[in-house]
Amino acid sequence: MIEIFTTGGTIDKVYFDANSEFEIGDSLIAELLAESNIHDGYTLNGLLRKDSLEITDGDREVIRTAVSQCDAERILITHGTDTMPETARELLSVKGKTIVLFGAMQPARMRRSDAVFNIGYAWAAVQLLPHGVYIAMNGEVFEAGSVRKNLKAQRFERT
Ligand SMILES: NC(=O)C[C@H](N)C(=O)O
Repeated sequence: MIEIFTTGGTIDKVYFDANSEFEIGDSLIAELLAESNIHDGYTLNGLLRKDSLEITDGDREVIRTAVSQCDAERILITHGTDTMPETARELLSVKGKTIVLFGAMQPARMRRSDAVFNIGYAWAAVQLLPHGVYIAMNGEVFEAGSVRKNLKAQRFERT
């Protein structure tokens, strides 16, 4: 059983025309998995609905507690990309689990988004990787603690 925690980020953003802004909407993860005929084998748990630039130390503690207290050994976390490396590092204290964070550079609701690829990649990664904390983005697996987002290139890289 895979436990999926959602925390917000661009992957779940919705465009509100009335105020010309993006906000975090309902998570599309279950729908995206269903499109690939994945209907069970996971539980979905909405933890936060925040752009990751607004995630606080207290929020990271909420995520860490939820991850360490859940029964699952394999955990996926959707997260905004801007501070994904910080949350991944915070989770390094959780032992005995395979934890994979992922998100998207463009909202899943947009036609040209990396969301579908990224969820498929993360879904495979969380089942294949040994215990540890990882970021699965732009077709690569990065170990927590040695990864950063390159804002200009809009991709993750090793440090
Ligand atoms: N692509 C993203 O998710 C960026 C967004 N600002 C976030 O970190 O939540």
